Amino acid sequence: MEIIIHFLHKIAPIFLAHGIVGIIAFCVRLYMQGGKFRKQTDETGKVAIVTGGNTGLGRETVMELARRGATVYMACRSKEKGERARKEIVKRTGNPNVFSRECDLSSLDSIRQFAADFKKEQSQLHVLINNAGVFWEPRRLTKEGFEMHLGVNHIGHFLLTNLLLDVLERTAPSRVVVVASKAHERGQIHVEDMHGQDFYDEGVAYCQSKLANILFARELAKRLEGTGVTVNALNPGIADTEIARNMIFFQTKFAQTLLRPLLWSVMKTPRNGAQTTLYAALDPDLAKVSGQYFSDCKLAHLAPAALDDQMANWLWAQSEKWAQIAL
Ligand SMILES: NC(=O)C1=CN([C@@H]2O[C@H](COP(=O)(O)OP(=O)(O)OC[C@H]3O[C@@H](n4cnc5c(N)ncnc54)[C@H](OP(=O)(O)O)[C@@H]3O)[C@@H](O)[C@H]2O)C=CC1
Ligand SMILES: CC1=C(/C=C/C(C)=C/C=C/C(C)=C/C=O)C(C)(C)CCC1
Repeated sequence: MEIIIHFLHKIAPIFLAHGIVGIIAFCVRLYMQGGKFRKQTDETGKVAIVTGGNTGLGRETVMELARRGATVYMACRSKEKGERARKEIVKRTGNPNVFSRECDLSSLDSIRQFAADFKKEQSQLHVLINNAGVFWEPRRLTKEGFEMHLGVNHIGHFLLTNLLLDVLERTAPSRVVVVASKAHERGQIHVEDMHGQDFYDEGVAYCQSKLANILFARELAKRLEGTGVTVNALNPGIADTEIARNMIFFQTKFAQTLLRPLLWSVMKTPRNGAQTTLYAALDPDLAKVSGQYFSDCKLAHLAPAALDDQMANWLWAQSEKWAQIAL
């Protein structure tokens, strides 16, 4: 008996310490999951497109839209990954109106093909969600020679949105949702070297592309005033998705087996990371709100660079040339 009591005395503090750490980690995690979009809406009859819908935040966004009855098109760069995710979403939501289509945002031809095929299948589009994104890419170029972050995150979505504007306007009230990031605060538009030819840094390129996302959203909102099409940008927060896949450090055993569980309490789940996207796409209170930026399901502050209207205008004109749009 004495041995047992002695043993309990030894291990009790260890259990207690672990318990306290566990409770703190759990509370931090609860707090870090951020704002939730809790309103129940019925999206039956609505048509939505989500780029990069096969994984991460995009997949969770498609899942929730499908649960609410919408017809959802997943615009994916990989046919196989898209189809696999689609089958899983249909199975889990019971909504058969989820479609996966090829759309490689690093190829203008692929984007044009996607938009043309979509318009042949659907005459309406209520929500376009520009979600797909690349992060921490080594210097690589898109098919047309654009730096990959700028090309996929901004130029690809710029072209896609412009190609779908006629159907969005016809469907109005409709919405464009741009998944940007708090990383825009560190961004700068490098007017003289947009494609990182003279100087390249993965973080600089990503932040520039996310700033471009917001300048684009604000400029488009201005151009669409009075049409019934709203445009808003958002920061999803840090979520545990595949976004960091290109970081060599991310792939190490140390990061995956030790750091990832340690960071468990401070990162959002993909489902919670998708909440602000769903809020911007679906909240009835935002029906007439346009040109804004949200984080954790509420209005958020933009960095001064994102409020530079002259730069937004310059970027728009430049993007028209890159995307070869004759307007
Ligand atoms: N997770 C986070 O902490 C944060 C994310 N964000 C933003 O959220 C968005 C979603 O990221 P997240 O879900 O985390 O990342 P994931 O890497 O998990 O998902 C990114 C998606 O984009 C797709 N994609 C990448 N390149 C292309 C392309 N050329 N054409 C079409 N689709 C492409 C990917 O396709 P595939 O699977 O085939 O590679 C994938 O479906 C991004 O815009 C990101 O910048 C912003 C702030 C923080
Ligand atoms: C899971 C994991 C990581 C994830 C990082 C993520 C998910 C970063 C995303 C940042 C973005 C995209 C910010 C701004 O837009 C680390 C820290 C690399 C290493 C340990 C394991």
